[in-house]
Amino acid sequence: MAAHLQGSLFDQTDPIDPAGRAGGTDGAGGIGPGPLTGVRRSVLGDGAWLDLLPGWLSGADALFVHLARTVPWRAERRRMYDREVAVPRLLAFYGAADPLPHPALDAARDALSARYAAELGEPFVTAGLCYYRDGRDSVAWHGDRIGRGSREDTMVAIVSVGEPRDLALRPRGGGAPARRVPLGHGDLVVMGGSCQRTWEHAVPKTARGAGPRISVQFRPRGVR
Ligand SMILES: O=C(O)CCC(=O)C(=O)O
Ligand SMILES: [Fe+2]
Repeated sequence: MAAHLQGSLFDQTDPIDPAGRAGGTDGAGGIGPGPLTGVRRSVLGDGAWLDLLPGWLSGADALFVHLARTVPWRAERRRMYDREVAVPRLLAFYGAADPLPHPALDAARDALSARYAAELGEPFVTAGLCYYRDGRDSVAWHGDRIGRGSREDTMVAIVSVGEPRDLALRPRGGGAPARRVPLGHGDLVVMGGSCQRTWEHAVPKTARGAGPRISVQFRPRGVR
């Protein structure tokens, strides 16, 4: 599995201990979020914005391997017109009361909740996970509009591990070209302001031989 990740299985900064785990002093095996001080905001327009911090998580490749192996991934099917089709990615969902599959994700969620408390007014509580097995897996254009996303501003914070894939964004009403943000290897992106209402996002399929990627989406209660 994930043979192409072997070369970078552990980040340079993670010493490997004799038991074969990445070392570290944070109690999570050297896997975890760094400071959020380097976050940079891009204003998209129509009240939407995007915060980006490449390489926020250290040990991202080891976290990818852990999540790929231990998360109970579900293959879902959805009705599309008169047919049932396979959802082109694997999924897992952790509600507010569910233990997350790695302590680095608790640390990430808590750090994000602290950082965005004033602007968001509530914590991030759920974690949705997507596993894109290769370039044929994708998510179609959408906003996370269940819950508050269709009528109120909210935030969705995404941590991405594994190989980079583009997160594409376009205004819901058209009129501007789609933007693309490559995400992988521990990168953080936060979609905020009106982003779920006035913009759409997608992870497009790619013909380039893309390796596997896992994204973890942290959302406030009820937002999907
Ligand atoms: O994988 C990603 O980065 C995006 C996933 C997404 O948009 C969603 O699950 O709502
Ligand atoms: Fe989404």
